[in-house]
Amino acid sequence: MSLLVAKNLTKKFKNKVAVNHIDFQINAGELIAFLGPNGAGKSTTIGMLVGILKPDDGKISLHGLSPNQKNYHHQIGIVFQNSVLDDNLSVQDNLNIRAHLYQKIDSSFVKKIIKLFGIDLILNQKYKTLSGGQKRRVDIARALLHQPKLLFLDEPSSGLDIQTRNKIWETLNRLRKEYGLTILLTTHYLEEAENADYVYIIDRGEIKASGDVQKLKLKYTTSLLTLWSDQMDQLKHQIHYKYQAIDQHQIKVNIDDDSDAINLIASLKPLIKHFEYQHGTMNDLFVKLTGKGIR
Ligand SMILES: Nc1ncnc2c1ncn2[C@@H]1O[C@H](COP(=O)(O)OP(=O)(O)OP(=O)(O)O)[C@@H](O)[C@H]1O
Repeated sequence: MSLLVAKNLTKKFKNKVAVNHIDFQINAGELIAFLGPNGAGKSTTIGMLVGILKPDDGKISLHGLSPNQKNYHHQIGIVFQNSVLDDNLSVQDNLNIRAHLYQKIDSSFVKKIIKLFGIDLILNQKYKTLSGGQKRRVDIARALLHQPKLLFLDEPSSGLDIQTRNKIWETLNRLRKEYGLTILLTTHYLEEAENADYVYIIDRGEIKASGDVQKLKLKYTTSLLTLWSDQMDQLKHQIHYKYQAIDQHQIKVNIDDDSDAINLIASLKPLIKHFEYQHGTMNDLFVKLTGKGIR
């Protein structure tokens, strides 16, 4: 079921078209990723979705509500790239100020969020004294206090180490499971987009492709089957795919489909000593669609 629908969304800054007539939808409970390089238009899109930027054209609807309606804002939580919390206040005070903006706050849910994000031990610490990972956990917890349906995360992982990233995702995935939280994230991190249910690949303000990550990879990338053999001449003779001979014992074969790989290995079994199979990566996909790597 679609939670948010955006149609023909467009934003210009003077003559620069930052977001160019894009359409997308976010289904309830899904993790959606907007993947794109610097300047692709990801933050501008989020800005319009959270109501801080006015689109030049297009329409946004969250269950029939638009971003200029108060009820829209009760249903969303936002974590911006740069924190908006008060450096000189404690974590607790920052959370209280936010909570007071809402008429109804479920205090048992707030307690749960504080516990889940592991910030119960730093509640009295000033925000500015926290580490990068602690700050990010507090930012996300603050955005969730009113139990929104949809959480926007604009580059939530930039600058965080892998352990902190994993810990944050563990908690977010738990909330998705227990409360059906829907998440839209923008990211440069290919691994992060890889975990999404649905990905929009954005470049120069346009959606270059969208879909299920695995299906996109299958459609736009080729996998690589590396074979090692002592009978290379015979082996080459039997391969009808594009290949590259690495040395006299090793060959790399381009394969479109897993079942082709299985059939090829089965038919060449007596000639193969060893093999390795690698699927196309998100980076291959990105290069294919935009002509450049993501990083
Ligand atoms: N306030 C603004 N005034 C003028 N141009 C802007 C403004 N905000 C964004 N832009 C331009 O719009 C384009 C899209 O920028 P945006 O910040 O949305 O990209 P992004 O995909 O979020 O990039 P990043 O990953 O670096 O955050 C860029 O060319 C940027 O320079």
